[in-house]
Amino acid sequence: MSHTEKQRRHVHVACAIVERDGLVLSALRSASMNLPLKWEFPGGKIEPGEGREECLKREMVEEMGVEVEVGQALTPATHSYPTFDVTLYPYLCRIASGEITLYEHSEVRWLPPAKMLELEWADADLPVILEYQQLSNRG
Ligand SMILES: Nc1nc2c([nH]c(=O)n2[C@H]2C[C@H](O)[C@@H](COP(=O)(O)OP(=O)(O)OP(=O)(O)O)O2)c(=O)[nH]1
Repeated sequence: MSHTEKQRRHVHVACAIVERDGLVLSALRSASMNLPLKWEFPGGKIEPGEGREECLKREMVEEMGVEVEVGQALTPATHSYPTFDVTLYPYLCRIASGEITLYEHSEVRWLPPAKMLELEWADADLPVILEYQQLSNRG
């Protein structure tokens, strides 16, 4: 890369597909966050030296005040936004303890997988949702 090109930021994000009674947890980013008012899976950036599952457990406590059990990994999804690139590492999860309290998001909804695309998701999430819908269809 020449010195005139600017290095694009690439963030690596672990995210939780939290399931309960056949429904999945969808979270609305607040107006003050990056990608405001888009729906997403809770989670966040993996810190240096941190494992993906470790990151997810930490983020779920920080963002929602719940302990999660981390299960199956879905396929990582990379997306280029206008100003940065992101790779999402999605995992099926379930809440092991605690009640959801929103420390960052403005709203959460429990949705049947087939209804998820009625919301306006962050663009990077679309392949993850499609894979998850196929998985949940197979029962
Ligand atoms: N947690 C999460 N982040 C997502 C999803 N889809 C998606 O594009 N992202 C993006 C939004 C953020 O730019 C990044 C996650 O970073 P973050 O939640 O730790 O950080 P942030 O945006 O609140 O804070 P920052 O970039 O201003 O430091 O990944 C998703 O499903 N879940």
